[in-house]
Amino acid sequence: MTEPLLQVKNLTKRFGGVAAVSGVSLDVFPRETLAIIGPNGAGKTTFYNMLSGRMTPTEGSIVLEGTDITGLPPQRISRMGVSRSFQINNIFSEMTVRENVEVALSAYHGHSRRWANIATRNKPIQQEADSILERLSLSDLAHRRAGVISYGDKRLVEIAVVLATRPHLVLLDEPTAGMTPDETHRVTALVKSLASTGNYTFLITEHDMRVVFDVADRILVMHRGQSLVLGTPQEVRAHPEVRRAYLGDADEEMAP
Ligand SMILES: Nc1ncnc2c1ncn2[C@@H]1O[C@H](COP(=O)(O)OP(=O)(O)OP(=O)(O)O)[C@@H](O)[C@H]1O
Repeated sequence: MTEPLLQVKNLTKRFGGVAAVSGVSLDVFPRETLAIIGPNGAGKTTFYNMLSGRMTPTEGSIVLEGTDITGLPPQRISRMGVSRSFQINNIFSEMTVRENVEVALSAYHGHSRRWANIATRNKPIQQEADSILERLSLSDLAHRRAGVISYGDKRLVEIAVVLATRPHLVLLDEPTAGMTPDETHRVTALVKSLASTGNYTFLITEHDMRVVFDVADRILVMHRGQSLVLGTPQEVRAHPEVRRAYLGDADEEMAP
Protein backbone atom coordinates (compact mmCIF):
# COMPACT_ATOMS: atom_id res chain seq x y z
CA MET A 1 0.00 0.00 0.00
CA THR A 2 1.18 3.55 -0.74
CA GLU A 3 2.82 5.33 2.18
CA PRO A 4 1.01 8.49 3.30
CA LEU A 5 2.65 11.78 2.35
CA LEU A 6 1.31 13.35 5.51
CA GLN A 7 0.36 11.67 8.78
CA VAL A 8 -1.54 13.69 11.32
CA LYS A 9 -2.15 12.06 14.68
CA ASN A 10 -4.39 13.31 17.46
CA LEU A 11 -3.76 16.94 16.50
CA THR A 12 -5.10 19.32 19.12
CA LYS A 13 -4.94 23.07 19.65
CA ARG A 14 -6.42 24.70 22.69
CA PHE A 15 -6.80 28.41 23.30
CA GLY A 16 -7.48 28.63 27.02
CA GLY A 17 -10.68 26.67 27.47
CA VAL A 18 -11.48 26.49 23.74
CA ALA A 19 -10.37 23.43 21.80
CA ALA A 20 -10.18 24.90 18.30
CA VAL A 21 -8.92 21.53 17.01
CA SER A 22 -9.39 18.41 19.05
CA GLY A 23 -7.84 15.00 18.42
CA VAL A 24 -7.86 15.10 14.61
CA SER A 25 -6.07 12.22 12.88
CA LEU A 26 -5.65 12.02 9.14
CA ASP A 27 -3.45 10.37 6.51
CA VAL A 28 -3.03 12.19 3.21
CA PHE A 29 -1.78 10.12 0.30
CA PRO A 30 0.43 11.28 -2.58
CA ARG A 31 -1.44 12.90 -5.45
CA GLU A 32 -4.80 12.97 -3.76
CA THR A 33 -6.95 16.06 -3.34
CA LEU A 34 -8.44 16.19 0.11
CA ALA A 35 -10.97 18.87 1.00
CA ILE A 36 -11.55 20.05 4.56
CA ILE A 37 -14.99 21.45 5.14
CA GLY A 38 -17.02 22.54 8.12
CA PRO A 39 -19.06 25.48 9.32
CA ASN A 40 -17.48 28.73 10.54
CA GLY A 41 -15.40 28.09 13.64
CA ALA A 42 -15.03 24.35 12.92
CA GLY A 43 -11.25 24.62 13.21
CA LYS A 44 -10.14 24.51 9.58
CA THR A 45 -7.88 27.56 9.74
CA THR A 46 -6.33 26.44 13.01
CA PHE A 47 -5.68 23.01 11.49
CA TYR A 48 -3.95 24.64 8.49
CA ASN A 49 -1.98 26.94 10.78
CA MET A 50 -0.53 23.92 12.58
CA LEU A 51 0.29 22.11 9.33
CA SER A 52 2.12 25.15 7.95
CA GLY A 53 3.93 25.90 11.21
CA ARG A 54 2.15 29.15 12.06
CA MET A 55 0.80 27.58 15.25
CA THR A 56 2.32 24.99 17.54
CA PRO A 57 -0.03 22.14 18.42
CA THR A 58 -0.98 21.63 22.05
CA GLU A 59 -0.94 17.89 21.44
CA GLY A 60 -0.42 15.45 18.62
CA SER A 61 2.02 15.05 15.75
CA ILE A 62 2.47 15.91 12.09
CA VAL A 63 4.75 13.71 10.00
CA LEU A 64 5.67 14.67 6.44
CA GLU A 65 7.26 11.99 4.27
CA GLY A 66 8.46 10.20 7.37
CA THR A 67 9.87 13.29 9.11
CA ASP A 68 8.27 14.73 12.22
CA ILE A 69 7.56 18.40 11.46
CA THR A 70 5.42 19.10 14.53
CA GLY A 71 6.03 22.65 15.76
CA LEU A 72 8.74 23.49 13.21
CA PRO A 73 8.79 27.11 12.02
CA PRO A 74 6.93 27.96 8.78
CA GLN A 75 10.09 28.56 6.72
CA ARG A 76 11.44 25.09 7.53
CA ILE A 77 8.15 23.42 6.75
CA SER A 78 7.93 25.37 3.52
CA ARG A 79 11.46 24.28 2.54
CA MET A 80 10.42 20.69 3.20
CA GLY A 81 7.78 20.98 0.51
CA VAL A 82 4.61 22.32 2.10
CA SER A 83 3.31 25.48 0.41
CA ARG A 84 0.26 27.45 1.36
CA SER A 85 -1.76 29.81 -0.75
CA PHE A 86 -3.63 32.33 1.37
CA GLN A 87 -7.06 33.85 1.06
CA ILE A 88 -5.45 37.26 1.03
CA ASN A 89 -3.25 38.20 -1.87
CA ASN A 90 0.42 38.03 -1.09
CA ILE A 91 1.95 38.90 -4.40
CA PHE A 92 4.03 41.95 -5.29
CA SER A 93 1.65 44.32 -7.02
CA GLU A 94 4.37 46.55 -8.50
CA MET A 95 6.02 43.64 -10.29
CA THR A 96 4.76 42.00 -13.43
CA VAL A 97 3.07 38.62 -13.24
CA ARG A 98 6.16 36.93 -14.61
CA GLU A 99 8.48 38.75 -12.22
CA ASN A 100 6.40 37.50 -9.30
CA VAL A 101 6.97 33.94 -10.43
CA GLU A 102 10.65 34.66 -11.13
CA VAL A 103 11.15 35.96 -7.60
CA ALA A 104 9.61 32.80 -6.17
CA LEU A 105 11.75 30.62 -8.44
CA SER A 106 14.91 32.56 -7.54
CA ALA A 107 14.19 32.08 -3.86
CA TYR A 108 13.52 28.39 -4.43
CA HIS A 109 16.81 27.99 -6.29
CA GLY A 110 18.61 29.70 -3.42
CA HIS A 111 19.21 33.05 -5.08
CA SER A 112 18.49 36.29 -3.32
CA ARG A 113 14.88 37.46 -3.47
CA ARG A 114 16.13 40.92 -4.24
CA TRP A 115 14.81 42.67 -7.28
CA ALA A 116 18.36 43.23 -8.57
CA ASN A 117 18.77 39.50 -9.06
CA ILE A 118 15.62 39.26 -11.08
CA ALA A 119 16.82 42.18 -13.16
CA THR A 120 19.90 40.18 -14.18
CA ARG A 121 17.46 38.14 -16.28
CA ASN A 122 18.42 34.62 -15.48
CA LYS A 123 17.40 32.70 -18.61
CA PRO A 124 16.55 29.30 -17.09
CA ILE A 125 14.43 31.01 -14.46
CA GLN A 126 12.63 33.02 -17.11
CA GLN A 127 11.91 29.87 -19.05
CA GLU A 128 10.68 28.05 -15.99
CA ALA A 129 8.45 31.02 -15.11
CA ASP A 130 7.04 31.00 -18.63
CA SER A 131 6.25 27.32 -18.45
CA ILE A 132 4.43 27.73 -15.11
CA LEU A 133 2.45 30.66 -16.49
CA GLU A 134 1.54 28.65 -19.55
CA ARG A 135 0.36 25.79 -17.38
CA LEU A 136 -1.95 28.18 -15.57
CA SER A 137 -3.10 29.90 -18.78
CA LEU A 138 -1.56 33.15 -17.55
CA SER A 139 0.90 33.71 -20.42
CA ASP A 140 -1.14 36.59 -21.84
CA LEU A 141 -0.75 38.44 -18.55
CA ALA A 142 2.98 37.75 -18.09
CA HIS A 143 4.00 41.36 -18.66
CA ARG A 144 1.09 43.04 -16.87
CA ARG A 145 1.64 44.56 -13.46
CA ALA A 146 0.21 42.15 -10.88
CA GLY A 147 -1.57 45.02 -9.11
CA VAL A 148 -3.84 45.76 -12.04
CA ILE A 149 -5.07 42.31 -13.05
CA SER A 150 -8.45 40.91 -11.93
CA TYR A 151 -8.95 39.39 -8.48
CA GLY A 152 -9.34 35.91 -9.97
CA ASP A 153 -6.13 36.25 -11.96
CA LYS A 154 -4.30 37.44 -8.83
CA ARG A 155 -5.38 34.28 -7.06
CA LEU A 156 -4.04 32.26 -9.99
CA VAL A 157 -0.73 34.13 -9.80
CA GLU A 158 -0.59 33.17 -6.13
CA ILE A 159 -0.99 29.55 -7.14
CA ALA A 160 1.76 30.05 -9.75
CA VAL A 161 4.02 31.41 -7.00
CA VAL A 162 3.19 28.41 -4.83
CA LEU A 163 3.97 25.99 -7.67
CA ALA A 164 7.31 27.72 -8.26
CA THR A 165 8.52 26.31 -4.95
CA ARG A 166 7.86 22.76 -6.23
CA PRO A 167 5.71 21.78 -3.28
CA HIS A 168 4.90 18.20 -2.47
CA LEU A 169 1.87 19.30 -0.51
CA VAL A 170 -0.15 22.36 -1.47
CA LEU A 171 -2.50 23.91 1.09
CA LEU A 172 -5.15 25.96 -0.66
CA ASP A 173 -7.13 28.31 1.53
CA GLU A 174 -10.57 29.04 0.06
CA PRO A 175 -9.16 29.19 -3.48
CA THR A 176 -12.41 30.34 -5.10
CA ALA A 177 -13.58 32.80 -2.44
CA GLY A 178 -14.73 36.05 -4.03
CA MET A 179 -14.43 34.71 -7.56
CA THR A 180 -16.87 35.01 -10.43
CA PRO A 181 -18.37 31.71 -11.67
CA ASP A 182 -16.00 31.86 -14.62
CA GLU A 183 -12.94 32.32 -12.42
CA THR A 184 -14.18 29.56 -10.10
CA HIS A 185 -14.40 27.26 -13.08
CA ARG A 186 -10.82 28.10 -14.09
CA VAL A 187 -9.46 27.35 -10.62
CA THR A 188 -11.43 24.13 -10.36
CA ALA A 189 -10.19 22.96 -13.74
CA LEU A 190 -6.65 23.92 -12.82
CA VAL A 191 -6.64 21.98 -9.54
CA LYS A 192 -8.07 18.93 -11.29
CA SER A 193 -5.53 19.13 -14.07
CA LEU A 194 -2.56 19.63 -11.72
CA ALA A 195 -3.78 16.79 -9.52
CA SER A 196 -4.16 14.39 -12.41
CA THR A 197 -1.04 15.26 -14.39
CA GLY A 198 1.43 16.66 -11.88
CA ASN A 199 3.08 15.37 -8.79
CA TYR A 200 0.87 17.43 -6.51
CA THR A 201 -1.10 16.64 -3.41
CA PHE A 202 -3.72 19.17 -2.41
CA LEU A 203 -5.39 20.01 0.85
CA ILE A 204 -8.15 22.46 0.18
CA THR A 205 -10.56 24.36 2.41
CA GLU A 206 -13.55 25.70 0.56
CA HIS A 207 -17.03 26.86 1.35
CA ASP A 208 -18.41 26.29 -2.16
CA MET A 209 -19.74 22.73 -2.03
CA ARG A 210 -19.88 22.45 -5.82
CA VAL A 211 -16.14 23.05 -5.96
CA VAL A 212 -15.50 20.61 -3.09
CA PHE A 213 -17.50 17.80 -4.65
CA ASP A 214 -15.97 18.50 -8.04
CA VAL A 215 -12.29 18.38 -7.04
CA ALA A 216 -12.02 16.23 -3.91
CA ASP A 217 -11.02 12.57 -3.83
CA ARG A 218 -11.82 12.55 -0.12
CA ILE A 219 -13.41 15.00 2.26
CA LEU A 220 -12.76 15.63 5.95
CA VAL A 221 -15.76 17.20 7.65
CA MET A 222 -14.82 19.11 10.78
CA HIS A 223 -17.29 20.16 13.41
CA ARG A 224 -16.44 22.01 16.62
CA GLY A 225 -12.76 21.16 16.23
CA GLN A 226 -13.30 17.47 15.72
CA SER A 227 -13.23 15.19 12.73
CA LEU A 228 -16.87 14.33 12.11
CA VAL A 229 -16.44 12.23 8.96
CA LEU A 230 -13.61 11.38 6.64
CA GLY A 231 -14.59 9.69 3.42
CA THR A 232 -15.27 9.85 -0.29
CA PRO A 233 -17.67 12.51 -1.58
CA GLN A 234 -20.35 9.81 -1.84
CA GLU A 235 -19.82 8.72 1.75
CA VAL A 236 -19.89 12.28 3.00
CA ARG A 237 -22.98 13.13 0.99
CA ALA A 238 -24.79 10.15 2.44
CA HIS A 239 -23.74 10.67 6.05
CA PRO A 240 -26.72 11.53 8.26
CA GLU A 241 -24.69 13.42 10.88
CA VAL A 242 -23.10 15.59 8.21
CA ARG A 243 -26.48 16.44 6.81
CA ARG A 244 -27.78 17.27 10.24
CA ALA A 245 -24.76 19.11 11.65
CA TYR A 246 -23.48 20.89 8.62
CA LEU A 247 -25.42 20.72 5.43
CA GLY A 248 -28.90 21.25 6.77
CA ASP A 249 -31.16 22.68 4.13
CA ALA A 250 -28.24 23.36 1.81
CA ASP A 251 -28.17 19.71 0.78
CA GLU A 252 -29.21 20.47 -2.77
CA GLU A 253 -25.96 22.47 -3.19
CA MET A 254 -24.08 19.21 -2.88
CA ALA A 255 -25.62 17.71 -5.96
CA PRO A 256 -22.93 17.14 -8.55
N1 LIG B 1 -5.93 32.79 18.23
C1 LIG B 1 -7.07 32.36 18.78
N2 LIG B 1 -7.38 32.60 20.04
C2 LIG B 1 -8.52 32.15 20.61
N3 LIG B 1 -9.44 31.40 19.93
C3 LIG B 1 -9.20 31.14 18.66
C4 LIG B 1 -8.01 31.59 17.99
N4 LIG B 1 -8.04 31.14 16.70
C5 LIG B 1 -9.19 30.48 16.57
N5 LIG B 1 -9.90 30.47 17.73
C6 LIG B 1 -11.18 29.80 17.96
O1 LIG B 1 -11.04 28.46 17.52
C7 LIG B 1 -12.23 28.01 16.86
C8 LIG B 1 -11.89 27.53 15.46
O2 LIG B 1 -11.54 28.65 14.65
P1 LIG B 1 -10.99 28.51 13.14
O3 LIG B 1 -10.71 29.90 12.66
O4 LIG B 1 -9.89 27.53 13.11
O5 LIG B 1 -12.27 27.93 12.39
P2 LIG B 1 -12.59 27.86 10.84
O6 LIG B 1 -13.21 26.55 10.60
O7 LIG B 1 -11.37 28.19 10.06
O8 LIG B 1 -13.66 29.00 10.63
P3 LIG B 1 -13.93 29.91 9.30
O9 LIG B 1 -14.59 29.02 8.30
O10 LIG B 1 -14.86 30.96 9.83
O11 LIG B 1 -12.60 30.47 8.86
C9 LIG B 1 -13.20 29.18 16.91
O12 LIG B 1 -14.06 29.00 18.02
C10 LIG B 1 -12.30 30.38 17.11
O13 LIG B 1 -12.99 31.42 17.79
